[in-house]
Amino acid sequence: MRIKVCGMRQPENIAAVGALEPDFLGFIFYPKSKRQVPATLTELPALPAGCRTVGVFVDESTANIRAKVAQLGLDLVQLHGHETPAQCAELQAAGIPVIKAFSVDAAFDFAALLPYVPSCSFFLFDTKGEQPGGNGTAFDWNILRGYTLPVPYFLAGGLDLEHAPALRELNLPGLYAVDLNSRFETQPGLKDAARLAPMLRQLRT
Ligand SMILES: O=C(O)c1ccccc1NCC(=O)[C@H](O)[C@H](O)COP(=O)(O)O
Repeated sequence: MRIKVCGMRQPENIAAVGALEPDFLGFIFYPKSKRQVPATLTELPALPAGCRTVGVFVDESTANIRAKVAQLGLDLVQLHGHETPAQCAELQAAGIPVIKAFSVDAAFDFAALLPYVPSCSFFLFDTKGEQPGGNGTAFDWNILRGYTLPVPYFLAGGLDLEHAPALRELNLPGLYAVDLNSRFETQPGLKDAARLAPMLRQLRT
């Protein structure tokens, strides 16, 4: 199973988690997040070849997103706010693959995603909560059993070591990767490589 570790912000920690060879590492550029990348991080440490970098933005302008992608050499962007299909299309047209995130609850209507289908490489389904992301709680994955859209997605929201056996057994249509964040931290934005290692091992065997 492919794995994204999100909310990286400190160079030694980025290198330590990178050494575990996740498929994606996420960097949050949202001023209200405790995981916001500091302005002092002007370049990323070397990462394993297969590890793609994702910039996470919330209601940011296309110009600012493009500037950050160019500055840090990010591979994809994850849009975690109220971004429109037109903004996703603008970024994709600029050669930046888009992951559009959606907050999910029992009433979520997947038909609302149809306008995003042509302009997104991936979706990300996260738990609806007080914050746009990083709420640390899981949603009922069964809601994804009826997913029929052609866009592959990341599953996010409070994923923890205890979920590993169930995630391994998941056979959901469109599931592309899982996203790990606050449940693997010693403090916001500082990942615990010693807890991530067994999670990655369990998800990959
Ligand atoms: O994590 C944040 O602080 C955050 C804040 C604002 C927008 C997005 C954010 N995180 C993006 C992610 O992809 C998280 O990994 C995802 O929300 C799941 O987080 P968690 O519930 O803590 O596992």
